[in-house]
Amino acid sequence: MEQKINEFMALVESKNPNEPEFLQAVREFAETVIPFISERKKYDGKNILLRIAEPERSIIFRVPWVDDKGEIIVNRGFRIQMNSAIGPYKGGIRFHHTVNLSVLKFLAFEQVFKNSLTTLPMGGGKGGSDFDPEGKSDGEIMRFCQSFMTELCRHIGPDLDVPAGDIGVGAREIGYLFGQYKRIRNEFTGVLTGKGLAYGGSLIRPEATGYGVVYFTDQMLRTIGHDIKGKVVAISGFGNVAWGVALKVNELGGKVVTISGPDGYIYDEEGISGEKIDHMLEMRATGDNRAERYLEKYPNAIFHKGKSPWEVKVDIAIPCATQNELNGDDAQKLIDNGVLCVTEAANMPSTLDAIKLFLDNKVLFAPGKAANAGGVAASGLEMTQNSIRLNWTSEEVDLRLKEIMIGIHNQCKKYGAEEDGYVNYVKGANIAGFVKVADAMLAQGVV
Ligand SMILES: NC(=O)C1=CN([C@@H]2O[C@H](COP(=O)(O)OP(=O)(O)OC[C@H]3O[C@@H](n4cnc5c(N)ncnc54)[C@H](OP(=O)(O)O)[C@@H]3O)[C@@H](O)[C@H]2O)C=CC1
Ligand SMILES: N=C(CCC(=O)O)C(=O)O
Repeated sequence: MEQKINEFMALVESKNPNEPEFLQAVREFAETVIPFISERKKYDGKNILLRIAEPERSIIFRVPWVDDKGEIIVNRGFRIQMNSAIGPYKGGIRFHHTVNLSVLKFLAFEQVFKNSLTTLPMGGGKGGSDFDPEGKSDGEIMRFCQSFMTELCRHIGPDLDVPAGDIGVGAREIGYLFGQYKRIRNEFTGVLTGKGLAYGGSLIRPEATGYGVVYFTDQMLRTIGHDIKGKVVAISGFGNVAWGVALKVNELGGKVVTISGPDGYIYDEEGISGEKIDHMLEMRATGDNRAERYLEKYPNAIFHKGKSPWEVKVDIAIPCATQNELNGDDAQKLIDNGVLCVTEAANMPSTLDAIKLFLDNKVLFAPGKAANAGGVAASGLEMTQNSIRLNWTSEEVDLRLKEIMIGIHNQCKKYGAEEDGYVNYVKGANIAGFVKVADAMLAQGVV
């Protein structure tokens, strides 16, 4: 079996050189799904995984715009339309200087199976740009979004490809993107999700990713007789996802004690509420993303310069920032400190070494494609509301979101339960996400 996996990865690597993030995501998936495929005639010998690992379409385009000084800037835009077997492409847009083809292909690949797990009719895609919103004025953000959408609008639509937010793309950016789309295409549709409530957005969508992460974490803890109440939680970043996680952890009686930025992490023994993260988001909006500034308003906290929050003794660790932010050394520190549960809120925040350590030590470990699916699930619910031209209450959306997360958890248990009772959620999520996509691809022929 290892030979089969290595042969497959050698072929994918030969077709996608110098794309480490994409190859990492494919390897993590192949190591669990190739054994599953090999045992089932229905899937074996059909090159389904080879087809899935090849985007249906990769669109790369120029994004020229003018900054406040009148200088012409050129960025690169992307939209990876990975797989539409079970629905229109669906996935976020990321604006960050670290964005490149490899990063967006890994995100689009993960999105295929994440969206499948939600059971909603959504294929997988992802897009973005190497544009860095940090420190840009509102006018510069708007002009960039308008130029980006001037090209992207040729390739998306409510029944074709429905983008949303991700790193660097929040409500403001979605508004500017939507306005330009509507102006050029002269149609008002649910072509984007994460829209404002005034023009077709859904209640709970801003909080949904973080809420869903905590719902999934609570479900995992219940399998070992625990719950969130009284637990101490370390999180990273302080963006939209971290904010939603902090809100729900505090609501369910847990205590968040860390956030982090590019300069280091904050430890706050008194606990970090959603409101405290709100304050940090306001500061970040001014272009200052230093976590240390937390001390200006909350001086009893401690700032650890250049360190990561994974050195803190906690019950639960929830990486909320970005890919590969939690490595093998971080994982070992968490394990040595007795961590009960690690839930990926970010996309692929753990390295393969870290994942192996968590699984080998029987730590409850939830991969992002399962645990952070609440964001895209709420996007799917926004699309439903747009289709029926009705708005649900926040209670109705939250209830549907929680039901979806419990359903994902149950699917992971079905395919990931091991003889000793431990649940390998990586295996469970990958196989559960694969089955629906593979069945649809088989039915639709070699396309
Ligand atoms: N938004 C959504 O609906 C969903 C998002 N996700 C994932 O969650 C994670 C966070 O997204 P979101 O909260 O929306 O994004 P935000 O832009 O709101 O916040 C991102 C946070 O991560 C930090 N960060 C980003 N890139 C890096 C980096 N390269 N190194 C260190 N820190 C970094 C940011 O700090 P800085 O100021 O330095 O950039 C910020 O604190 C991402 O992995 C995203 O893909 C998953 C599911 C849904
Ligand atoms: N950025 C997102 C949300 C995508 C969406 O809501 O379409 C993700 O699932 O990674």
